[in-house]
Amino acid sequence: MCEKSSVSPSSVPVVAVVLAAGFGTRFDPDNPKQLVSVGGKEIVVWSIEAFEKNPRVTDIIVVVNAQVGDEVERLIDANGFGKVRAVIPGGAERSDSTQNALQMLADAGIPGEAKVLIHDAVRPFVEQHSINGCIDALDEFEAATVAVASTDTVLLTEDLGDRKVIRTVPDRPNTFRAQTPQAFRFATIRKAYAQADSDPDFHPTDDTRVVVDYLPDTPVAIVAGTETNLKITTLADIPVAENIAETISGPRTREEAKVRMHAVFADAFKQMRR
Ligand SMILES: Nc1ccn([C@@H]2O[C@H](COP(=O)(O)OP(=O)(O)OP(=O)(O)O)[C@@H](O)[C@H]2O)c(=O)n1
Ligand SMILES: C[C@](O)(CO)[C@H](O)COP(=O)(O)O
Repeated sequence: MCEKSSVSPSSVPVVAVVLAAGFGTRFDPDNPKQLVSVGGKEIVVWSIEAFEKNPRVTDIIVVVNAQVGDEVERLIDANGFGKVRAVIPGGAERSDSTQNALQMLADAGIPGEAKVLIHDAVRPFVEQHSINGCIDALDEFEAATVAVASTDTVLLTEDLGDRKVIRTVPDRPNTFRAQTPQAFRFATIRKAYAQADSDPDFHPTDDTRVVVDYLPDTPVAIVAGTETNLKITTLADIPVAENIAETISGPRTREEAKVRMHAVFADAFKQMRR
């Protein structure tokens, strides 16, 4: 764990928080997607590995739930991920898991200028240029997020009775889909969450919204993401992920990939028949 230190910019801690405490309700609650293998490697291993192999990342915190915690710890040991300083329990919502990690970092005394990168464990194919883009962006901004420009026109809606109706249509060049990592100076994200805690009805689906809503004068920079930085959300994402993994790792036997995919789907159908 990072020691309390007087840091110069070059030695400021760069801490990756890998969020793996979700319950996969849109996937298969009985087959945690964090532990599913694509390209022969568990999804959570892909994600932790991306930060382990980045020389600028100094520490990693992994956030888990009771269902996956033991296996994640085994995988961390088996893969020799030496930068992982702690595996801690998450919370009911994604933002609770983030806050558990932030509290742990505060208890460990990391400096306010530390760079914290918060990443979905189920985005296994995050690229090094996105991680480095976040680290660099924090030299100029207090917050930044990986995102991809929308190729569709985005519609912002509101409720009219039981229907959604369009409220505004933003100009296409100003529309992006958020990805992760989402990066912050430690003091900034802590301050934003401290202010957000006053609203029990605030349920953000990412971390940048906490800064946007509660620190409106703090710009959040966009860092280039990629279409392959896929968030694995439903079973339908597995074949796509297998193809991406094959592109990255090189062709595995098509038969192997087919067998693996059938196993995932067979397990899911078995659960559905219960
Ligand atoms: N309480 C939570 C909820 C989500 N996450 C993590 O946040 C990332 C994005 O969440 P999502 O894809 O929604 O995962 P789940 O919450 O598991 O999925 P679902 O919403 O379908 O239950 C995942 O890596 C997930 O493990 C987390 O650490 N703690
Ligand atoms: C953080 C995120 O990946 C940005 O797109 C997304 O909001 C996570 O949403 P989820 O419902 O927790 O998967």
